[in-house]
Amino acid sequence: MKVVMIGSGYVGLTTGVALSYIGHEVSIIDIDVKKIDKLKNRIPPFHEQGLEQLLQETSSSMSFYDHWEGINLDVDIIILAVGTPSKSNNEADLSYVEDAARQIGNKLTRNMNPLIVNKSTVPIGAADKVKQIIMQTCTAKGFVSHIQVASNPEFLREGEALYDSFYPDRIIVGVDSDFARNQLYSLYQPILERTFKPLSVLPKARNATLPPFISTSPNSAELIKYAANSFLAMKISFINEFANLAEQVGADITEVARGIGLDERIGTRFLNAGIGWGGSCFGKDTRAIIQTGKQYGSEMSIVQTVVQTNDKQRELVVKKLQNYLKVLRGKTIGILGLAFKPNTDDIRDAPSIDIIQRLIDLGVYVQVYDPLAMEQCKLSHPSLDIHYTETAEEVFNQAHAIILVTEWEEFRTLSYQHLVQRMRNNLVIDGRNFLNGEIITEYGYTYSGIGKGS
Ligand SMILES: NC(=O)c1ccc[n+]([C@@H]2O[C@H](COP(=O)([O-])OP(=O)(O)OC[C@H]3O[C@@H](n4cnc5c(N)ncnc54)[C@H](O)[C@@H]3O)[C@@H](O)[C@H]2O)c1
Ligand SMILES: O=c1ccn([C@@H]2O[C@H](COP(=O)(O)OP(=O)(O)O[C@H]3O[C@H](CO)[C@@H](O)[C@H](O)[C@H]3O)[C@@H](O)[C@H]2O)c(=O)[nH]1
Repeated sequence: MKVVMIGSGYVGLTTGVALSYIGHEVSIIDIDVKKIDKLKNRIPPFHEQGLEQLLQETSSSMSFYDHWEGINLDVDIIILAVGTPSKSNNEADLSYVEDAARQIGNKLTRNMNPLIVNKSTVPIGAADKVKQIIMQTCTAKGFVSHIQVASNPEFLREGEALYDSFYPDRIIVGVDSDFARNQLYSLYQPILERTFKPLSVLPKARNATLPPFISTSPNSAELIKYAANSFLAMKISFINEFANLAEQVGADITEVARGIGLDERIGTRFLNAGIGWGGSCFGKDTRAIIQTGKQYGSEMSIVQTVVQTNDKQRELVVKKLQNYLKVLRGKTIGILGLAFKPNTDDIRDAPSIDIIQRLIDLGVYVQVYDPLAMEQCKLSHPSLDIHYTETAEEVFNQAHAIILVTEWEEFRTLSYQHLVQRMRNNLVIDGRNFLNGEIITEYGYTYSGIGKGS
């Protein structure tokens, strides 16, 4: 099939590369000229496992455009994967989706009939809105468009975006017709039936079960996305709330999480207590669905609590520091990790930024190391008054405490027994329960995890 992807971000690019790998001819358009320049040279604009290799492998079936004039919309499917960030009132900002819809309308001619597929996370009714914009733009040009718009929410995780694109748990399509459903089945057929050539750059499928293809109404599909993210965020806020209690009552939250997670109805995943969830999606999507609830007089009180619990969780490590060190002004604190989670350079809504800002406000000298996200941090937070170190080890120099914020694998194997000698005080706050507290204590540190009261 011929496919146009609008947006070359985490979703658009990884999905585009995957579709190209399974045999489609994919054109990607993005208004970010720098991104497209890189992509034309097969350089990934962000870090994602396997992306660089796959960009090379798919070079004959992928093309990139930085302006709408050059792109041909006489294709089978056009996918929208533009951003839907939070507006100042926490609603989802649909302006990028609407602009893209207008641009599609401007370029369509009478004889073109691609299926429009919305992959961006959007509030309920956005598929209808996109359809309305395209039809109005066509009408203004003098013809009636019979365009159809489907919703196809995306569930990939950053850091594992390509794996998730090839081995999704399910594919949800919100459609109004058999035509739309069949087009989307054909688009994903090699993934649904797992008939594509296995990829050397990705781990093997962790599950032998093929992904189900679920077709729903567009409104249900749009709501599924918000419900999924809210539920996952809820699991984390839930375990964090219990972690804080565990610390008070002398229990260990990792034991509690395992104990409840082995009940299949609960499940072991997404029960890692820590400094709270971050990233480009959970925060904006939970806040957006709370706003949608308000518009319908349907209060999303559980989701509201999930967000509040998470906001408090980000302050927890600073409180811990105050408990141990008392006055923070004039102290040096080392931060291990900036990315909102490992294996990505993304720092959108990363807990690290809130924690660092709070420390700076309290008069702390902050030194930071992250294997991938430092450049991104310098670009998006140029005024953040911190010292970036060249190695993880330097973060320990003269530090009164270390906070482990992101569980990068390389932080597990640092030479902790030697690094303690570089510090002025021996405190390690493990914001991800990532290190072995017993061993760290044997090396002479004071170790504090999250929810480790026993
Ligand atoms: N990042 C994720 O892990 C993830 C996962 C699932 C769903 N989503 C959702 O997918 C959507 C995209 O997320 P993302 O993280 O890929 O965003 P992103 O910000 O990384 O990428 C969006 C891209 O769209 C481009 N763009 C904006 N307007 C355009 C236009 N009119 N024409 C062409 N390009 C345009 C931007 O320049 C940008 O490169 C969001 O709605 C998000 O909530 C994201
Ligand atoms: O047990 C856990 C699991 C995750 N996290 C944190 O939760 C955040 C989000 O993690 P994750 O969900 O792995 O990353 P994302 O890439 O943001 O993916 C989420 O958001 C995407 C965008 O909507 C969805 O597509 C994915 O399904 C959904 O998992 C990160 O800060 C993690 O550190 C925890 O604190 N404890």
